[in-house]
Amino acid sequence: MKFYRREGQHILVDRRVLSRIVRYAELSKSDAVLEVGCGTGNLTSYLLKSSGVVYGIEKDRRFVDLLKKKFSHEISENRFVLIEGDALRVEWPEFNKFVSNIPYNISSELTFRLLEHKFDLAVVMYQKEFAERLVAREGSKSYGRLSVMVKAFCRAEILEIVRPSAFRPRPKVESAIVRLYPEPEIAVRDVEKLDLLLRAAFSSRRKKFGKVLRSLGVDCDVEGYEDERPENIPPEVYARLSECL
Ligand SMILES: C[S@@+](CC[C@H](N)C(=O)[O-])C[C@H]1O[C@@H](n2cnc3c(N)ncnc32)[C@H](O)[C@@H]1O
Repeated sequence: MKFYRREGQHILVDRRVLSRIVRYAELSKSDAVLEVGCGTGNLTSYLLKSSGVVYGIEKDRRFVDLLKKKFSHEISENRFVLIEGDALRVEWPEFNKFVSNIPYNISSELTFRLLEHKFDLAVVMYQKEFAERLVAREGSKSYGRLSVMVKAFCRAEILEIVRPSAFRPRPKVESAIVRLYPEPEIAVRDVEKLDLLLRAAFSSRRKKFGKVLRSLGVDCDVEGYEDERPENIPPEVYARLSECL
């Protein structure tokens, strides 16, 4: 079968990594797992062994046909529910754990879609650089709008870096397994205002923070960060100052 890189079709074949993903997700038979991008079902097999029900969303018709054959027994028992379509468009079923080796080209949109839902735990394979942006704090070169926005919804940790040799075909980039807990790290009253502030700040990283705020008409105590660059402003300060917008 031909795999399309543009669809992020890199199949995880390293069994040790697959087992660890399941362990990180702390699965039990009472769990309902959502997996986006089931591909050839390698991860799906592991998820089915350890959870009560798996909901899979897959866009590629060829994989959907393959999955229907491979898991016909589990489908007949309603232990595997396969949804054919684009995970950014189809309605998501109710689940309490999200475990996926996702297509990297939709990482950001998919993560924010996930964060709109109620869940207990998520274990997600991302491109390494994206994972670093998710967990970054002020002062780090990976710190940006995504790092702060995500903290308004959850706490993220990188569990391990995964080499290209764990996949077929091999991606050109390294990957990282990230665990997300739905526990906000910063208190935000209005996420849209925070987003507005972050877009203004990180569209001009060389600008001093005081100037960014004045350009938005914010008249607030900037807590001594007037002359700092946006990448040095802590997430908590962005959250507080977004209330002045
Ligand atoms: C990185 S592969 C993961 C395959 C498999 N889960 C594994 O771990 O080996 C990504 C999968 O997502 C599918 N995919 C790509 N874009 C998608 C989308 N928008 N919605 C649902 N599935 C998508 C691809 O067809 C591919 O099967």
